[in-house]
Amino acid sequence: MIHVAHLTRSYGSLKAVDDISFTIDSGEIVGLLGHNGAGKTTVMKMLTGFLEPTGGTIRIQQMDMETDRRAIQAQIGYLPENCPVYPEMTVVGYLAYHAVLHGVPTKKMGTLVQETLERTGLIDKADQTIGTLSRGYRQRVGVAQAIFHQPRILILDEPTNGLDPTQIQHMRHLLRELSVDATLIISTHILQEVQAVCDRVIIMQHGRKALDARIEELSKAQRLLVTVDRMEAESVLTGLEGVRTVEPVVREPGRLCWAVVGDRPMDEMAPAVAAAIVAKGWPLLGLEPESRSLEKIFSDINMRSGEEQ
Ligand SMILES: Nc1ncnc2c1ncn2[C@@H]1O[C@H](COP(=O)(O)OP(=O)(O)OP(=O)(O)O)[C@@H](O)[C@H]1O
Repeated sequence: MIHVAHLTRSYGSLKAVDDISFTIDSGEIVGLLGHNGAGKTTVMKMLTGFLEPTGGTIRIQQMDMETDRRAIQAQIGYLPENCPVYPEMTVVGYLAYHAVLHGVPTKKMGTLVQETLERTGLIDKADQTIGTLSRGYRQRVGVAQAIFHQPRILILDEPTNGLDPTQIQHMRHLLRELSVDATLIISTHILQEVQAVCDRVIIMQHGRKALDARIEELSKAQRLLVTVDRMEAESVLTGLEGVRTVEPVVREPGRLCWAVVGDRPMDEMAPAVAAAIVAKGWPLLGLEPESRSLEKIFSDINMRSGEEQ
């Protein structure tokens, strides 16, 4: 379990991360999504104990980052952005080097390195010099160094950055496999990445948390779209029991449509909305639940702050 409360990090006068809180349960795959500069890498560096927060707390597996940094780091695998792998080393040599750095006992080293090469599909490349590998395979080496000490938590900064479509497919497959044994936090600015791999998304914007939701919840309907060509419809809809907000939305040019958000489920609200419109004698031209894609939600969040993807 990862528990982050009021996490803040400033660089001079810039608040790169601004009062962020979240909890991540074991086994979750969470996508940290945001534009360049949103604060994703800064959060990840703090979660891995490589960067001091300016404020707030991080608790991982019941331990506090401030007092138990080393013990926490032993449970975390980290793939930094543009993972620095040594080009002159062979794949197997690089992993053995990491094994030594992590204090893996010599008698366990061979088995662990072999297992890691198998899991990351690197067996055939074991004796190849890293500098001669394709970018996709180099990225796998980065993942291999992150997972070989069998961490319970994996933090991966832009794991598919710079990969071609086939390599991206391979990496996604690998990430899903890794999630069987570990909690995954994946930073990305690619929406499709989150949809393809994650079961939850945290959207960051200007250092703040703009959204935290499960992917399956996002695809469920959240608003009821009511097409009625009457300005007065807004106050009628607002007056209905259980309705929280009513706002105009543009769907078809020249048609008035209202997005209704209520406290009750859509299938309970829809008949009341229809009855109210019909009682007024107005033509009800449309009544449907709206399901917003992650792409639409992301663009709505950015529109609200005057930013576009
Ligand atoms: N060492 C630093 N010194 C000063 N400012 C920094 C430093 N590191 C990051 N920043 C700034 O903090 C903000 C957040 O940066 P961060 O790298 O966390 O964003 P990000 O969401 O990971 O972006 P990207 O997707 O481009 O990697 C940016 O405005 C960045 O310029």
